[in-house]
Amino acid sequence: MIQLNSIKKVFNAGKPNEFIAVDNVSLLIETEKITVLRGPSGSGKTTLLSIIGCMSRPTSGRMNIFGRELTSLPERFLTEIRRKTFGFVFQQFNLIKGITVLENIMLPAYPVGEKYSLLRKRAMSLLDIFNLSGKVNSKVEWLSGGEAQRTAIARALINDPSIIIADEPTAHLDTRLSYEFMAYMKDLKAQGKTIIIASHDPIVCDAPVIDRIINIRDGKIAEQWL
Ligand SMILES: Nc1ncnc2c1ncn2[C@@H]1O[C@H](COP(=O)(O)OP(=O)(O)OP(=O)(O)O)[C@@H](O)[C@H]1O
Repeated sequence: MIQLNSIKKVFNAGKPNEFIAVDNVSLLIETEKITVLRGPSGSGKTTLLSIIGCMSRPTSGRMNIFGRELTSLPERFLTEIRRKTFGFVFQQFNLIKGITVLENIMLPAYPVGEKYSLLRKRAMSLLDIFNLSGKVNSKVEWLSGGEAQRTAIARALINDPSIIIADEPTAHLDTRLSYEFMAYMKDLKAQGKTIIIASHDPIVCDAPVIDRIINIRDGKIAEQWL
């Protein structure tokens, strides 16, 4: 269970351009389900995702993941938790140009300090699952949209995270690839992953595999349903 209690994120606090991006959000997100944060541009989805994924700290409020209170932990613990617990898929996929598909996939695992041969083996099996074996040594700039998408998902899985966070993952995908993305999410849910997606794409929001949609507006939860 991911539990958010009165989470608030204020940018430029105390300045004339002070802005409340997340306003007093309290939420329970169930594990092994797919939850979608839906809201218009600027509603605070990315900010909330980055707090849940321990990439940024809330200005106030508390967050508890798998029974562990995280908001008060020092940065070095948060970094560790972020690496082991979360896999991230970004809107632009954020693949690193100039290095290969294999190197991109292994990248998030380097700080964990695992033996290179074991890591490479795991990366190769992910490449196999995502039908990218033929692209191991290709530079990512030469990948098609679908290959880049699958590389981004494989990279998110390299540390075997229990929670996958995807921020507008279909924003740059055509209809076919967007449905394909949701099919991958369905498989990952079946494997017991918890998936949180920020999106306003109907292909994501109307997918039968979605367990819950949380509507966000002006940094607040507008309504939610199962
Ligand atoms: N570092 C920052 N400093 C100041 N304001 C910020 C900062 N980051 C985000 N914001 C503001 O907070 C609001 C919420 O941004 P956020 O990126 O969370 O929205 P979003 O719902 O994800 O939007 P989109 O769908 O366009 O990605 C926006 O108005 C944004 O300009």
